[in-house]
Amino acid sequence: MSIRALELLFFLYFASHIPITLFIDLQALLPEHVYPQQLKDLLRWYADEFKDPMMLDPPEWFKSFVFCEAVVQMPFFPIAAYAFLKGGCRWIRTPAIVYSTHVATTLLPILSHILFHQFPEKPHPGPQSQRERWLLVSIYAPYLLVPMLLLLTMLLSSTYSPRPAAGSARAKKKR
Ligand SMILES: CC(C)CCC[C@@H](C)[C@H]1CC[C@H]2[C@@H]3CC=C4C[C@@H](O)CC[C@]4(C)[C@H]3CC[C@]12C
Repeated sequence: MSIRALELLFFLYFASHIPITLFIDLQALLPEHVYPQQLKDLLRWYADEFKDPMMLDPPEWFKSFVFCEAVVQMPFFPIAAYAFLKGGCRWIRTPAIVYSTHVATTLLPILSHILFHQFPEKPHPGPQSQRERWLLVSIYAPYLLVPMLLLLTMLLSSTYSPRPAAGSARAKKKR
């Protein structure tokens, strides 16, 4: 894949993450009266359709991740969307490495919970069959895969490799 195609993928990922976080994810954290009925219905539809009880009665550890999403990740989304749409912005490298490492880590407990937890049938049914577990995994998986791809791109691509400092031996050799 060309670097421009990757940048556009990252742009789409971050741009779409903004409304998803504001309108859906934060419902797991904020009091009900903050949200209009249509958005509450949308979350209910999603949670019923894909058997995601974590969003309707979130365990404390899940809430702590949504909290990170709101205060740590959310401010980064518009900045990253801008940088990747523009393309070739080296200054996004370090924040992107911090972001991708953090998010990939939060996805491990979430995915293993989806795959291995014995979900009760009430009050909100979770995935029971193997098929339902993998369906829910497929919704969360992009939030592991895209950050991993982002991390590898930042570490390996020459477009994003840091330039040696001006006075350094490496810089002098290059001249
Ligand atoms: C069908 C439409 C309307 C709703 C789709 C909602 C999906 C995209 C939402 C529901 C729950 C959300 C997840 C909730 C918690 C986290 C942990 C955080 O560290 C990274 C984002 C991540 C992984 C969210 C990604 C988006 C998510 C999977």
